Amino acid sequence: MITDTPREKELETRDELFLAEVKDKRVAVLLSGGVDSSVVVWEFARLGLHPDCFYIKIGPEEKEEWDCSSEEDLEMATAVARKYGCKLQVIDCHQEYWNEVTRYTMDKVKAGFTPNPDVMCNRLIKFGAFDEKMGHNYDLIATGHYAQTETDENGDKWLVTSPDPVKDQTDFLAQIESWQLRKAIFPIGHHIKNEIREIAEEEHLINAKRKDSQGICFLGQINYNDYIRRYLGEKPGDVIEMETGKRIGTHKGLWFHTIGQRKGLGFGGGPWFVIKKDVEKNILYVSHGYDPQTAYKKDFPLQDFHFLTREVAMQKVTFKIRHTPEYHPATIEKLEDGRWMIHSEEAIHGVAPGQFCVVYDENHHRCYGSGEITV
Ligand SMILES: Nc1ncnc2c1ncn2[C@@H]1O[C@H](COP(=O)(O)OP(=O)(O)OP(=O)(O)O)[C@@H](O)[C@H]1O
Repeated sequence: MITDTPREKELETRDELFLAEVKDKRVAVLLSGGVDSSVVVWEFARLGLHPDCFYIKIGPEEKEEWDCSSEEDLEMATAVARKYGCKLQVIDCHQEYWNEVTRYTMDKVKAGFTPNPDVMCNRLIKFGAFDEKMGHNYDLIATGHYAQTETDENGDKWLVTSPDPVKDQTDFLAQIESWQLRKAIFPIGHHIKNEIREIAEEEHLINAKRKDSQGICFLGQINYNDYIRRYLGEKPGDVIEMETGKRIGTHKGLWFHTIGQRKGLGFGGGPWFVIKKDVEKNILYVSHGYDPQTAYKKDFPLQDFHFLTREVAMQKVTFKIRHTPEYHPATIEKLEDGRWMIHSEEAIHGVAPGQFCVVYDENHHRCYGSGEITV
């Protein structure tokens, strides 16, 4: 007798839930040409569904060499949509990206903060500008993010982490509006990356062997420093050793550096860590050593905390300040001025103002939301 493995049973139950969620709904799939969103289309097609697919176009300002990877993406997306009998349309969000995400990024870096364009791209573009242009015609917007959702007994929808700790992307979704979360579905979020690759290979998807996209979404091959240099240029200033006040070199612009940074500083006699930026005086402060205490923090405040579903009385939580697999345990306290204070159990390296601190429940299951680290 053939019996299903627990994983197979789990996937069957998941299929039933998925079908119930999408049945009779108008679904738009955001298809990037990458393997994850291609498998999203397969998830629908194998259940006999053929949703409309959309490729969002966000090229650089002028036609130049930056553009080649997006042409390839569009070709792949076209081939995948065709394979599964879905329509594919290109939606141009170029202007919105450069107006909104780029403006946010440049404003933050100019003020000495460490922004996260990927986080804002989800809110402003994939679930924002796209919704205004096309998504409003649909009940649900499906993406290939590694994230899940669950609905509680009150009908509230929560963002839930994915079983693949390395790929989990709930942190990138931690600024989306609650109406955007209600519309979002993540059909591959219960899978680990290897399962997606296996499906893609079995299905002979054109992009099965393609490398994962890296760095800032939509910017393709552009290096982050080039992106910033293009808008803000260079602004050289002194680099000073925090402990001694000694000038040890010159930086090309504070915006090329982030607190906690070690690599790419280019001074001899290292290792050096970026500890502080003085934007007014244009000074970069660094510390020397393999693990300087100045590079760590346990307590730090968050401003403009954004709750994904609804406000929660948070106390014992876990959090992330970077896209890493670890969730740090902490307590969190609401301050009188409306900010929230993180008290981390362990000291955290490279806590930089401007970064989003993403907060989860104690078991890092539900993502509550995120706030911007402030000083
Ligand atoms: N240019 C695009 N057009 C349409 N949807 C996009 C585009 N870029 C990203 N997305 C959507 O956002 C999701 C997450 O994007 P991300 O940049 O993290 O890609 P990824 O993890 O490499 O996934 P994929 O393999 O699908 O590209 C994608 O799975 C896709 O649904």
